[in-house]
Parts: sequence; structure tokens; C-alpha cells
Amino acid sequence: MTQQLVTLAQPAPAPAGRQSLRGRLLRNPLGIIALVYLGMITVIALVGPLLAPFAPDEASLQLVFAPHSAENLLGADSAGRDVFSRLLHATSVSLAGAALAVAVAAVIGIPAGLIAGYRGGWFDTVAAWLSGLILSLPAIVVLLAVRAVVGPSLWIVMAIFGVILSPSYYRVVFNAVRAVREELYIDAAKVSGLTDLRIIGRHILSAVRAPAILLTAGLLAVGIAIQAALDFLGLGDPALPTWGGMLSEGFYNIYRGPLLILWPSLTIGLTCIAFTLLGTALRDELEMSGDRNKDRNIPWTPPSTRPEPPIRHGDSTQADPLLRVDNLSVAYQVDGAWKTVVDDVSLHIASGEVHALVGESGSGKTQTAWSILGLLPQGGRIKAGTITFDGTELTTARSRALQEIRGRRIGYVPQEPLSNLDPSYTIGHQLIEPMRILLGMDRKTARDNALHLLERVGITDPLRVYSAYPHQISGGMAQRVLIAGAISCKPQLIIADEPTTALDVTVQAEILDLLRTLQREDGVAMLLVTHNFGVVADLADRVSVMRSGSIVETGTVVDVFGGARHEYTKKLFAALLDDAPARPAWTQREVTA
Ligand SMILES: Nc1ncnc2c1ncn2[C@@H]1O[C@H](COP(=O)(O)OP(=O)(O)OP(=O)(O)O)[C@@H](O)[C@H]1O
Repeated sequence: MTQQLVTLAQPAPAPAGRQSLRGRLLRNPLGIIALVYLGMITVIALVGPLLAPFAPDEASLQLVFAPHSAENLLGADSAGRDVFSRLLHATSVSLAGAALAVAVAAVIGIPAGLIAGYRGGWFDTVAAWLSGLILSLPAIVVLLAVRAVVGPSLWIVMAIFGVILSPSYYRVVFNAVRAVREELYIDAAKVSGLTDLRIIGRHILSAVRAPAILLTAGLLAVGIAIQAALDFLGLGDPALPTWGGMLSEGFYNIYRGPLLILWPSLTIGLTCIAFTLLGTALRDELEMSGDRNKDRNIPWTPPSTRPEPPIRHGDSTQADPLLRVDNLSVAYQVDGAWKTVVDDVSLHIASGEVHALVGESGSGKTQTAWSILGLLPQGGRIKAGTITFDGTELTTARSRALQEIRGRRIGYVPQEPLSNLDPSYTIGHQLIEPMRILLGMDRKTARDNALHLLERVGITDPLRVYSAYPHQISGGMAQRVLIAGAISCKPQLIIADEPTTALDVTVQAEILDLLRTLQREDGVAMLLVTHNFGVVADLADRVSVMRSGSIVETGTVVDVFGGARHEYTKKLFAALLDDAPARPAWTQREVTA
């Protein structure tokens, strides 16, 4: 999990799952049904008026309430007009009306949300005020007033309805932009010299796209329903054939021509359902929520080249270890196939022992640690092996048993201290909550305990830090707070994932010192994920060296440091103990000169 400060002049590659949204939507049954129906209705809207056998208002007294026939496929209405032709024309008008409302809403709401979310300031204040004002207006009353003023114009009424809908886009886009605005990659893009417009176009719009598409599907359904309702109430334009107008006509003549109400209501209902289904399918695919079920259908097979058994120094099996990880394999689904990132990993940690996992970036250290914590990110699965903690099998444990173990008996110290604290709560609140829930302490005892813990981890002003918010403390302090949190419930095992990487050198030394003291005083076992051999030598009893998802060498620190046998371990040591001068000779000469 090395924090990589990549320049973001180029956008980060999209996750594999996002690359083929259209393809995945076409594999989603709901998506296919909705797309086929909506595709069909759009084609009808475009070419229907050209294919209609009659003009929408062509009336014949002989055909009043005529039943269906070869000439009038769906019969005729109370004025003797061909229902089929009117339905084809109404499809164009109704869809265009809904599309107009949504287009107006998007044109106003999306740019306003982007600017207010990204720039903030007075624009944010004015836009938030206006959006609140529009939302507080009763839409139907406004539309009635508009109709009274401008007369029966479908297009003006739908355009005004678009304005009323625009706060929906504004809020969704504003929230999406706010969520990414403070991200490091946006700062990196600013630093790399991109203009605001380019940053919005390249980095922000991609965060806004998914929620905006979802909202559009929902608003199109709302647009159709509202327009039908206005026409049904007789507030539409009587000169234009619409689904709502036809529905109204069928309703008034329900006894003489019962089928007249069927066709428009069926079309309105199916179209609204199709837009809603499309929205649901899009949400499933964009949020990858369907993956939970899909990945069951793709069988995982171990990679064809199995890892060699690790080189073991001495007997690394313990009679009754606190934590046993045996033959663990972890895989992610990427482009419809399993990618194995941890393969056949076994390690045992005895009570009070510090076991270090070292290896190059991407070798699977963090995935192994997260598997033990049950914190694999979405898409990651334990595909083989067992993880037994103090006799409890964690891979098959029910979530209640896991909750009891995680936090209470296994503590976790993450790599990035500040991003692991919730900015909305004080440090004190975040410290006492687990103690109150997991240990059943009352508020006062938990508070005293939290202050004592803060003092114990070396915070000089515990009272101030207790009532501070995460942004008011430094990275080193935040790491101490997280260590205090990890030990607050007196766990038997602490998993520390590169606990010093994000800190400067002097603070690193202090934090290592602290971990060492706590480990000795409390006799807690520790799984330490690190790249740093210095940290291993300083803290660990045993070490396992990982490469490409598997352990290649394992043993006590003394044995491995004293006589590394695997080529890869030797290379790691060689890289560390390079005899070459610290900087090339020519540079030294230049500096001396
Ligand atoms: N969500 C994911 N989808 C697919 N592969 C992933 C995912 N997360 C991690 N991986 C892959 O898992 C492998 C192991 O990653 P892991 O984070 O465990 O590495 P690491 O050894 O902890 O590295 P570092 O020291 O840089 O933190 C990497 O090849 C990584 O690309």
C-alpha cells in the first residue's frame, strides 16, 4: 500500500470494471430489457410520425369508437381519430417533452453544481440559496400558474418544469464534486499546472458522470409521469397528441371504449418502468454491486505455476500459535477472470511474538494482512486456505463472531494515519466509542481510559488532543492516536501495516520506540507489514519474505539476517548493503568544489 505520489497530468487508468460499462450493461438482464424497450420506443418516436397511416387529428364521424380493424389497428376514439396513428405521434411528443425538461434541468444544474462544488465562495452560497428556494416551491402550483400565464404550451411548461428539476442535478453534482475536490490527485493536477477548466473536464467530470447518468434515467421517468398528469388534468396543449391527453380521453369514455385507456396507460407505465429499470441496472453496474452474485459463477483455479515451498530456517511450526494462516490464496475478479494476488501463504504467530512481513511493493503483504482482518476491498475474495485466530476459524466465521474478534482481540494500526480518522468526530469520541461498545465501559471510565492511553502513547497534551478534530493534529500525533485506539481494548494481536511510512524520520523512530515498549509491556503479538529491514531488525522476532504473492523464505530474524538462502532475500539485502558510494564521485567533486 505504498502511497504513490503520481503526477496526475494523465488521468489514472479506469478500474477494469469500469472499462466496459456498456458491455456489462448488455450482460445485465434488467439492463437488456430496459434498453431493448427504450430503443424500440425511441425508434418509434423518430420514425413513427412518418409511418403513421393517418394524421393525428384526421377525424371521421363514421369511425367514432370504431373497434380495431385492418385499417384502424387499435380502433378509433370518440372523435373518430385513428388511435394507432395518434399513439405514434404522441410517442414523439411525450418523449420530446420529457427530454426537454431533463435537458433544461441538466444544462442549469450540472454546470452550477460543478462550479459551486469546485470553487465554492459566493457562487456556492447563491446557488445553494436558489436551489433551496426552487425546491421549496410546489411544482404543480408553479406549472398551473405558468399555464395560466403563457397558455397551453407543452414546450414552455416542460421547460419550466426543467428549471424546477434542476436542483436535483445541482445537489447530486455538488456532492460528487465536494467528495473529490480535496483528493490528493486533484491537488497533484493543480500543481502540475492544469487549468481549473481542464481539471474539471479531466478529473472531476468522471466522478460526476455516474450519479448524473443515474439521475437522468430517474428524471426522464418523472418527466413522462408529470407531463402525462398535466395532460390528463386537461392542462396540456389540446392541439398536440400526447400519451396523457389520450389517457384523459380514454378515461372520459371508459364505458363506451374501454380499450382507449389501455394503450396510453400501457405505454406510459412501461416507459416509466423501463427508465427505472435502466437506472437500477446502471447503478448495479456502476457500483459493481451485482458482482457479489456474479463472481460465484466464475470458478477460481490456482495459478498454473504454483509457488515453490518457502525456505524455512529451523522449525517454523509452533504447537499452539495465536494466529495460524495456512495455504491462504486471495484473488480479485478482473475482466471476468480471477487474478490471484496471494498464493499459498502460510504463517504462524505465537502469543507475544512479532512477525514481520517484508517484500517489494505489490508482493501481497497488505492483502495478507487485510485477509486476516476480513477487510479485503470489494472484488477481493479468500479463495483457499484457513485463518485461525485463537481457535476460531475466521474465513467461515459469522459476522458477529468477527466483530467480537476485530477491534476487541485484534487491533489494527493503518499506514495513513490522518485518512483513517473520521473528520466529523473529535479524537476523544473516536477513542471512547469502541471501549463503550466492545468493553461496555460507561462514558466517564472510557474518557479517563482514553486520556490515559493518549498519555501512554506519548501525547504531551492529552486533554487538548482529546477534544481536537483530526485536522487539528499532526500526522505523527494521528499515528499515536491510532496506536492508542488499537491497544484500547487490550488486543492479543496487533496488525500494523507500514505504521511509519507516512511519517518523517524522527517521528518514525519515536513511533517504533512506542510500538516496541507497548509490545514488551503488554506482551501483545504483532504482525508487522513493512518494506524496511531496519524496522524488522528493530522490532521483529520472525520474518517472512514475500515475492509475487507468496512467501519465499521464513525464519527467525537472527537466522534470516544471519544467513539468507533465497536469491530474492539475498538481493533485498544486497540492495540495502550496497558498497557503492552514497552518490557518484563526480557529484561529490562538484559539491566539494
Ligand atoms: N482491487 C484490486 N484489484 C486487483 N488487484 C489488486 C487490487 N488490490 C491490490 N491488488 C493487487 O494485489 C497485489 C498485492 O497488493 P498489496 O497491496 O498486498 O501489495 P503490498 O505488498 O502491500 O505492496 P506495498 O508495499 O506497495 O503496499 C498487487 O499486485 C496489486 O496490484
